[in-house]
Amino acid sequence: MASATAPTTLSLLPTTKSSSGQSVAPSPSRVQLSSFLGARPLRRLGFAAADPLLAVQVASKVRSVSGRGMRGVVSMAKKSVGDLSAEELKGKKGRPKGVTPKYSLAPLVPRLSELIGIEVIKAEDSIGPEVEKLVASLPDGGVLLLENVRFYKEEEKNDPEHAKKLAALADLYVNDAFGTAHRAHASTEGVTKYLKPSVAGFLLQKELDYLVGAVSTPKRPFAAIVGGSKVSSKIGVIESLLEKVDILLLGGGMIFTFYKAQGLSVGSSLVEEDKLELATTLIAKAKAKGVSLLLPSDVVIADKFAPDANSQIVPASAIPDGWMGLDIGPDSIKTFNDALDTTKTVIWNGPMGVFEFDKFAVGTEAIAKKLADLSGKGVTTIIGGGDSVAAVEKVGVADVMSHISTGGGASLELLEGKELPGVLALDEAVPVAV
Ligand SMILES: Nc1ncnc2c1ncn2[C@@H]1O[C@H](COP(=O)(O)OP(=O)(O)O)[C@@H](O)[C@H]1O
Ligand SMILES: O=C(OP(=O)(O)O)[C@H](O)COP(=O)(O)O
Repeated sequence: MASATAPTTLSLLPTTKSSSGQSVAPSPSRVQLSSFLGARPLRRLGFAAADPLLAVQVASKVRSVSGRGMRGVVSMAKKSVGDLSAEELKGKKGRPKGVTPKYSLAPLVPRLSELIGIEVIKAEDSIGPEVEKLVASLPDGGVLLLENVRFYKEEEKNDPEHAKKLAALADLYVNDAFGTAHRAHASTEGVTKYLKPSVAGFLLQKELDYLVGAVSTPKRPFAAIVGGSKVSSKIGVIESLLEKVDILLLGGGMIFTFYKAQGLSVGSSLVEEDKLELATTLIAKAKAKGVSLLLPSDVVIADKFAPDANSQIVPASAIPDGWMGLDIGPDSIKTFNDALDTTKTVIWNGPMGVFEFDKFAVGTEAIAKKLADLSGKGVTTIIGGGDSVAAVEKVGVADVMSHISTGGGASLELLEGKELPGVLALDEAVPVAV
């Protein structure tokens, strides 16, 4: 049900510059939105998943689905990434079971109105007669934010009848919800069957430019920094990145599984006993591929898992019994920094230590600062979602990075080489090997 005035064909986006001005390899898996926007008056119509979803009316109506919190909304409305802090977004996403007031999107309205400069109207529901009335009376340039679509169980089930009801509210579909693009839900995948055209928004496009484009054809040397708690949750990413990177730096809780696999004592550090063999295989794979795999040479250890634990710095080979490694040490930071100095592209996923405790945040913060420094020197810096984003925001250097992903799970799946159903469902989207 595309409007009569909307273009009937879509062109692949010939992006060579990101919105931050840096050159990135274009990702071929999304279509151009700007061809719809042109100079026509916009009416914006939104519905929401766990995050607010914004729909844009063009001539008749375009629906935009915004990603994690309002970055996407602002990206959509102003064609640039907004700066709403993680703090302001807290609690806005969720996995509600039925109508759950604490997951209502109502609290977003004042800030959303301020950010896009339009008084946003909020619907009490995401489908139904009341919403239809509001849609019908929405003026050009108006914005209607629908209630959290996850209040309906049919959303996550990708129920076709439910998707039809959502689709009936608009004529075109713009998905800018990268954070939920790995979910085949009614508002991400289902609606695309009933709304033509269905295209990628600016935020989604930028995510793909970096997480697919810049990673598949990187400026070299290309380094990946992978941290976080467990190797088990990052196996896919590490294996996939080993095919592409020149340097792989490992930190976080996962390193102790690697140490133990190499015969070192790790005290009471986090270890996944069933992944020791895997760690050995990954080390061998890196060697076979000529990837320089660096494990921290020293660690900060603690006598308990607590912010006020006693701590000391020891070589990775000298962790005493009863102590646990909670951060990378100063020698490791130096070695990592030296390696990063040689790079042209860096992707980072997962903290170097328990950065939630100030005492053990030094390694993670040092990496954040280093990447900020490199960004200023023209290195392409990509921060995968999740805790690494929180760390970068904590240090206050988020603005200078080339790209900060708005999706934790979605960015991991993309980096693992998986196809995202929310992207594949879009017109002219084609599978892209990462
Ligand atoms: N040495 C460590 N021991 C235990 N937990 C760690 C260690 N280093 C990092 N972590 C924890 O890992 C968590 C993040 O892991 P993960 O969820 O895998 O990363 P991300 O969210 O970036 O994908 C953080 O809560 C952090 O405290
Ligand atoms: O915030 C989100 O993802 P993230 O926590 O992986 O960044 C999305 O809303 C996806 O949430 P879901 O994992 O409940 O589908």
